[in-house]
Amino acid sequence: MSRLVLVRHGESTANYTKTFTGWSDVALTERGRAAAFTAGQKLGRLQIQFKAAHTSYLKRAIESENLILEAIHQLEIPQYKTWRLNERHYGALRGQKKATVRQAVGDWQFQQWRRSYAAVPPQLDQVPRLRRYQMAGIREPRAESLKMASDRLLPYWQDQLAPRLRAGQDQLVVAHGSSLRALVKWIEEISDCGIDGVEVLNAVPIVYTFDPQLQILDKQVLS
Ligand SMILES: O=C(O)[C@@H](CO)OP(=O)(O)O
Repeated sequence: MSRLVLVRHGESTANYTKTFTGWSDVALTERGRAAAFTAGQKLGRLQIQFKAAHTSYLKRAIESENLILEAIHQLEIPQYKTWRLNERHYGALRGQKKATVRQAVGDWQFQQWRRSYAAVPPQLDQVPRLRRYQMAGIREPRAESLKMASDRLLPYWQDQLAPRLRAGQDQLVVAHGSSLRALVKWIEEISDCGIDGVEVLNAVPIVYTFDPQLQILDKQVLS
């Protein structure tokens, strides 16, 4: 038996201002920091001894992970960072206010870009060349659908998360709304259409218990 805990970062400054974010590296708000620590305290009641924690290259997730590990007194465990757990890339929508985009394109298109599996948001003309992605040997995408995000995330599940869970090692993943939707879709075998109704809330831990074949024995949402 093993447990996998998924947590979306606490409220970010872009969540607060209702701004499209994706790979923009925005900070947590004070409320977001407090919520991440509280998420850790809730997790603490389950007394899970994590063998490793995994997060993205984005500071809102990294900082949330640190706060959770601090709350459960497990800062000493290995912490792995990967671009594969980054948020789905919102392309040219990033930095734009959601209400402005919704007004410009209408409810249907707005919701397609946000929650459908296949819709690709408008692409960026140019992408910055950040050291973190150069070191990882990748180019930042110009935009991603949820499917594209899922395609780059699932190798991390196959190579890093699934083998550890099969070996009975409990794992913590702190990531983002849509990168976690992609993971939930895979784990729960949700259809391409069904995923548009799935939301992963800030700082609300989702706790899966698996058997050694990674069949789900239990799912708890610590809201
Ligand atoms: O902007 C984003 O990157 C995401 C997550 O905050 O927003 P949404 O929930 O609209 O997909």
